[in-house]
Amino acid sequence: MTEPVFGKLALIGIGLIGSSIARAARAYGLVGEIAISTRRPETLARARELGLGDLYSADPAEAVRGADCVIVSVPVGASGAVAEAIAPALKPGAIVSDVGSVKGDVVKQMAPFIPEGVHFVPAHPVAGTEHSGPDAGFAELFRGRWCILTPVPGTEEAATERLARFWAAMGSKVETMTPEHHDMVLAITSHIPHLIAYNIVGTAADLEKVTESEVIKFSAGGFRDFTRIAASDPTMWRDVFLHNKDAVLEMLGRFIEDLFVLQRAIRYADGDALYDLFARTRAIRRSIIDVGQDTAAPDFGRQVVEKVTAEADAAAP
Ligand SMILES: NC(=O)C1=CN([C@@H]2O[C@H](COP(=O)(O)OP(=O)(O)OC[C@H]3O[C@@H](n4cnc5c(N)ncnc54)[C@H](O)[C@@H]3O)[C@@H](O)[C@H]2O)C=CC1
Ligand SMILES: O=C(O)C(=O)Cc1ccc(O)cc1
Repeated sequence: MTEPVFGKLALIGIGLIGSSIARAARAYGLVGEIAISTRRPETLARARELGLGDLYSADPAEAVRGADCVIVSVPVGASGAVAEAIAPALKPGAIVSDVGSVKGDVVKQMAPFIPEGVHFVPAHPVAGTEHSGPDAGFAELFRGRWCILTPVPGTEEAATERLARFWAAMGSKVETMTPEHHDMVLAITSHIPHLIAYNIVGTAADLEKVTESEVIKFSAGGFRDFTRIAASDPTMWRDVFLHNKDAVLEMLGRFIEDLFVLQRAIRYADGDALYDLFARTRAIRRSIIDVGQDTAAPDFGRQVVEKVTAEADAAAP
């Protein structure tokens, strides 16, 4: 057991991530009490059945009253509305955070509603599964995974440090960066991979003949891995693409250019080009495994973003 980091923790949204926080905070003794609010009465009732908190309310403002830390764990498109609803009830000195997969747009949505004297420290645990809802969470979800904090300029360091301590106590490795940088790194390492998975499964499903039996029959191959990712929550991922539009379109442009290069190599039987790429990507996978996947994946993303930024700078007049 670690020392409690917060007296009262309020969780708004109690799906995969919110319920994992509730379970971890409880299991590791990180908070005095947990208040839970979520939009749908059935979900709130299920959270109560699972014993995820101490207080339950359909009204998010009631849940956050007196809380030392509030963590908003809803689809990113709903962040602004939640911030507006809880703002009048926030305790001076409280920390308000979130877990959204997008940071720039979430800051834009939430920051205008955060009252003076309340600390806003956005966060993104880079940990999850394709499952959703309060039953899907588990206390160990964040162990050994990155949690990225993107404090806005002027945030008191003590507030960021306190939230970092909370995530570290749940087993996360914590790093701080700007929201813009976060969105570029995650566009290539998480958002585009999900888009590719949704697309390939969609394409295969459209080939009607194949769908009837062969997709299922032969899906032991790489396609099966894509179907896991493509089973991820549709609302959550719709919101990710709508709210990280610029970074995703930038990285998608790069991806499509590189795909055309591969198409050409196949058409003209350029085996060397194919072999060189495949050898390079195999080395990347092996370095990720050697270092430990969670350490290397953001580093790889960072290298890509640095390359893109340097190229854009060089091309600028
Ligand atoms: N699923 C994943 O693997 C990961 C998700 N995230 C982020 O975490 C956030 C939550 O995702 P999950 O927990 O996976 O989703 P989920 O679908 O399991 O849970 C979402 C929760 O938000 C509630 N909700 C939806 N709209 C609401 C509103 N307007 N007001 C109050 N509650 C509302 C739902 O009832 C549900 O309790 C998202 O922003 C997502 O980008 C971050 C890391 C990983
Ligand atoms: O299930 C998977 O493979 C994931 O990639 C989980 C995930 C989804 C969204 C995030 O913002 C972070 C992690």
